[in-house]
Amino acid sequence: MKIGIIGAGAIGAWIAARLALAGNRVSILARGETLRALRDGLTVREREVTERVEVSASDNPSAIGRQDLLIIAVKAPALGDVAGVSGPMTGPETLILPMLNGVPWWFLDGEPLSSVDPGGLISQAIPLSQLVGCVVHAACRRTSPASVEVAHADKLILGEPKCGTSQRVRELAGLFENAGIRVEVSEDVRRAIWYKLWGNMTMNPLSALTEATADRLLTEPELKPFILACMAEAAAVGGAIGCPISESGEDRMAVTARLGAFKTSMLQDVEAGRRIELEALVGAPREIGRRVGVPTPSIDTLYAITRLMAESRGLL
Ligand SMILES: NC(=O)C1=CN([C@@H]2O[C@H](COP(=O)(O)OP(=O)(O)OC[C@H]3O[C@@H](n4cnc5c(N)ncnc54)[C@H](OP(=O)(O)O)[C@@H]3O)[C@@H](O)[C@H]2O)C=CC1
Ligand SMILES: CC(C)(CO)C(=O)C(=O)O
Repeated sequence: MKIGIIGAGAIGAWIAARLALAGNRVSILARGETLRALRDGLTVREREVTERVEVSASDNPSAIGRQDLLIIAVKAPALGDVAGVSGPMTGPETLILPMLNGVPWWFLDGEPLSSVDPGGLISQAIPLSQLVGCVVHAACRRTSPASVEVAHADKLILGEPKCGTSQRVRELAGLFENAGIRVEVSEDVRRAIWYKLWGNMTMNPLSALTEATADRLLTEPELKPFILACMAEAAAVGGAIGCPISESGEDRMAVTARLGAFKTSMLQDVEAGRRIELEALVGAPREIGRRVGVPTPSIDTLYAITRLMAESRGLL
């Protein structure tokens, strides 16, 4: 199987390294410093074991050519650009697996969400029929342009975007499991996506705004009612689109608190001067709320303040 990966950041590099180490043929679309570094191989460090593997990499999608599986592992603001250039890597049989946080563009039965897919360009470039839904439960970080450290690799959740599972999803699960990556095949991947979003759509922007680690946000008593209000609104939106949440906001906060003094990915992006995943995490739930008639006043406030911060810092 020919496997293409767009984006050799923390997640893309981890997945690429594991698949390549398991003997698969992996080609990476990368650029700049990352591409130069990949020419000397990709290094992955997990559970105190460091492994290095050769991968093929290029900045030219046509040189990589048509793949059987295309994994897209970029941050959400880069998705429009990469969808636009992915054409030569995909054919009518190519399976496309986006590995991103937040609400994906296809979430409402393929009907484009303007927050994450302005103009519907991503939907046009990536046919829903070729797509498999995915949630990444892991914590990885790049330690140099072609090295990744896996702090915690819980699992990938895979499922058909229109719900249910299929032979192609089971085959994908087998591919990752053979590479040592745990997979849960889900009958309802949309619900799994919404559940993960419910956990990070409030913490991430609040940490980006305040530059506080999660433990400080979670123990600030004046903030708790606001966090819970955002979570309640997101749960109500989820309930209206078939993605109910069966946990209380307090219980979810307690789970996050167990992770200790960590910096969310959005705070890390702010600190590195990278564009933030605001639309995927906050803009899209807001847009869906509008579409289904569920009010989201607290989420709207969080969105407005975070957008202004990001605009001021050039992070949109
Ligand atoms: N890191 C983690 O632990 C987790 C991340 N996620 C989610 O996974 C997704 C990916 O995150 P992560 O891997 O951390 O992000 P990173 O920022 O580490 O990596 C993104 C990569 O995409 C590359 N990229 C962007 N645009 C292009 C392009 N046009 N052509 C080629 N490469 C491109 C970047 O290249 P360059 O370096 O050249 O800019 C970078 O290497 C996000 O949605 C994130 O929220 C989910 C769970 C855990
Ligand atoms: C770790 C967690 C859940 C924090 O909200 C996250 O997903 C992130 O940092 O993006």
